[in-house]
Amino acid sequence: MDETRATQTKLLRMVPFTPKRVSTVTALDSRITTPSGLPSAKKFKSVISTEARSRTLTTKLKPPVLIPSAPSASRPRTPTTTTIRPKTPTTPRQGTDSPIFDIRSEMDVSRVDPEENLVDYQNVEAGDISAEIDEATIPSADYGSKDKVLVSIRVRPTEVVAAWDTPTSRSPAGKLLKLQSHYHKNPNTSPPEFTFDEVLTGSANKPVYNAVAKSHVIAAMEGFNAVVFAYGQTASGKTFTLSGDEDQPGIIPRALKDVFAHIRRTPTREYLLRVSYLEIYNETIHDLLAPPATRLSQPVQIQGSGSQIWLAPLREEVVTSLKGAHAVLERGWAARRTASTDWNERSSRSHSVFRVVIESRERSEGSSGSSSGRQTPGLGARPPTPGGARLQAIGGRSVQTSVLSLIDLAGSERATSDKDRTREGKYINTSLLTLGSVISTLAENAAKGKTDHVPFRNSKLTRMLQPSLSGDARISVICTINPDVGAIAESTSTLLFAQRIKKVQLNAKKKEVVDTEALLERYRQEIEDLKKRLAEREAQADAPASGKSRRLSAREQEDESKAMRDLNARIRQLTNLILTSQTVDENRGDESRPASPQKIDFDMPPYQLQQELLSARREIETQANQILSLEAALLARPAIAPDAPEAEKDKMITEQTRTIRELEMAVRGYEDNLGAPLRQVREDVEREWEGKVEAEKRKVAEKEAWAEELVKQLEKEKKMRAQLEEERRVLAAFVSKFDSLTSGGIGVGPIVPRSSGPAASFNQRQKRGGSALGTIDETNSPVKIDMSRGGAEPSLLEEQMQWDGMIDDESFELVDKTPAKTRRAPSPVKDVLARGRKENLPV
Ligand SMILES: Nc1ncnc2c1ncn2[C@@H]1O[C@H](COP(=O)(O)OP(=O)(O)OP(=O)(O)O)[C@@H](O)[C@H]1O
Repeated sequence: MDETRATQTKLLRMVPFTPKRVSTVTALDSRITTPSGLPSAKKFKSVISTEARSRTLTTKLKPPVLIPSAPSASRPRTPTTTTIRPKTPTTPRQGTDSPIFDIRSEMDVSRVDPEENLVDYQNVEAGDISAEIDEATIPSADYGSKDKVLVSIRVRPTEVVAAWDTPTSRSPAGKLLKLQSHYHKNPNTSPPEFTFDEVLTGSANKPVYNAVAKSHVIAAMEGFNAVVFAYGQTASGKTFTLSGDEDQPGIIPRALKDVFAHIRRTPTREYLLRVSYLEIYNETIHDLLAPPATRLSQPVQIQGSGSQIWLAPLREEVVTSLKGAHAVLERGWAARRTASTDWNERSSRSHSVFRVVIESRERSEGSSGSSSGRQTPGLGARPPTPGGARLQAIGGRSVQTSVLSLIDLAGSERATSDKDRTREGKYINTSLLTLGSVISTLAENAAKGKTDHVPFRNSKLTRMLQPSLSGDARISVICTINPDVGAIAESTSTLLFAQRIKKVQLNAKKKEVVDTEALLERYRQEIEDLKKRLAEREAQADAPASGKSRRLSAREQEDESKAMRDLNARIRQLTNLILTSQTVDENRGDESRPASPQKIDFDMPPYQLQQELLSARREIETQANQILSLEAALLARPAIAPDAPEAEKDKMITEQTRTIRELEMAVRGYEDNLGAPLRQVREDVEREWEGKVEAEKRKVAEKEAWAEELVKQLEKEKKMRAQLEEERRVLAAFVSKFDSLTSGGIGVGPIVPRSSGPAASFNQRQKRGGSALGTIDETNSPVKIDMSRGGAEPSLLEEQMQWDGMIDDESFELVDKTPAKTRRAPSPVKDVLARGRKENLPV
């Protein structure tokens, strides 16, 4: 392999995707139909035992479950989530059978900076990791170091008479499996008899895990590649063995538990774990952890050749807790394709591969993993981190990288009436046949020292397994069989496969490499740098006190403390990603991680709030610039000449992929660290102010109503004033008329008002102040005006009319100088007026 390809290999394999918080099963592919949660009326054709049947009825549609914690009286068993496993689509899938893979057009979602996505290591429950590895259950035969495949048979329980003699319940584990003689058709030969490493019966998954997988999991933790796969006829118990159910967790959840338990009991090393989950469906590889849309549109490709193969694009999620690993497992499991077949209500229609990449390294003296004492959370300044989560050797401390692959193969099956199932069955059978012939050739080559061509490339499954089957890994195969009489042919075929694979020669070695691209060392170095910077800042902050430096302004102090908060946050972030026995222990049940996004404290003084906003804005600008420059770099990429050598193309593709990855990291950081928090802050602010605005609106409405009422009252008052003014005017006219009468204008002598008469009283009031009726004070509320008076007493206007009548009345008793003929008839008012004058009544 040339150098470029080697670099490409490294780059493509090393970068994981690390989710921020993986906790729930995401939306499933819309093209996958979800089965009903109720048990189907459809019956199995194969007969299963009462034990298996009851299990089938109670746990049929349940996903694989989290391995139960170590039993404890105080801790109730966590109920299983009821995620429903999707069925295989009934319509034929298009465009995935022979995908055209163009890496240039791909955004490899697996290439995202893990630091951006701390997972919930602190959610590890005590029970999850408290289980120590029980040394007694590790097989004494040291299978891990054997150069042969570990082959075990698991015989599913049955209700009917079994055709095979299996180890009895008194000695459940044995090595021999023999067809009962009366089922053997050829009288000239003795009934077939098979010997394997283990023959297991019953429904308990723990002994199966201990016997077939535990040693391989430990081998993987110690640096060996390890593969455990289940092979067998449909409905024989492969998925039950690998995944298990609520009562009987299978190999995968048990293996994950042992991985974390191993880390906990190995204080001398530090680890970085990444998991991926994929399926091979109809000869197309799908990333079960990718979002549904990309899962279908971007099938995973096998790249490289020989023992140097890698998969891309494939999400590898960094996990720092058992819980996080389980969440990823469940997510992938939910996306798997299953369907109801004639033999199995939830038959796996694909081969599924759950992989854990384990990187580990001796711990150095200083790498205690603890961050600075300051605990103030804050947004960390995150420089782009090219490359992915990968351990790196430093100072002679080499890094072990190993992969644990746990594979649930689809079951070989007979013809079925369903068209889609037939098509799937064809692909399944073809790939299993290829696996069979690959194993046969390998076994033969090993037995006879030959180097015959091995048809690895004939199926995706064998191509993917090529490095492992070529001796690169420790392999454990569990072949599951249905012991029913009706399944003798399939069981025999499975057992023959098992016999062949036993002969395959392995030569797995620990991989200790000095990997300059590894991330762990960058993390460590960055942590050291950050700590140094923090110490410098702290020293500077203390300096003014000693008088060596000028005193910082309030604004500078604010900036300074923010910078220190950021440094601390980054140190903690990086430290938490590296797993050690100490951190796994320390972080148990720790819920102290601040929730993102940051909550703004609105009670802060405005100046401080302004500072927060300014620094957030600065950060946004920095990230926006970063995105822009990466985009520019992407646009400015040189074109690849069509006739350029492959190596050159590969190199450019790798570079472009790296740029895209960095761009994605920046965008993701922008979104995760600024977009979402800022949105949250906006929501908080909006919520906070919504109430206040509502209260203000209510106040305004009340004031408006009050003002309206006031205007109405003023109008009324105005009218009253006009009316009173008119009355005053009339009265004045009357008085002047009266005066003119008394002054002889109508032929009588002058009328001199008495000092106490109405005219005198009017004059007095006039003199006192403007209106004869007194001043109407505008500050007086209109409501205070006594309106009742007007209705009860005659108005001044009415009075005037009376007065007019009276004055015009010729009977008015005056010193009459006019001729008698001009006099009018006597008026009744005369008396009143005379009396008024007499009594000096006010007008
Ligand atoms: N050892 C066992 N004890 C109890 N029940 C079992 C056992 N093996 C299998 N079963 C039950 O039999 C049914 C079929 O098993 P499973 O789905 O694991 O088969 P499979 O080999 O994975 O089938 P396929 O290849 O079609 O996916 C399930 O309901 C399972 O719970």
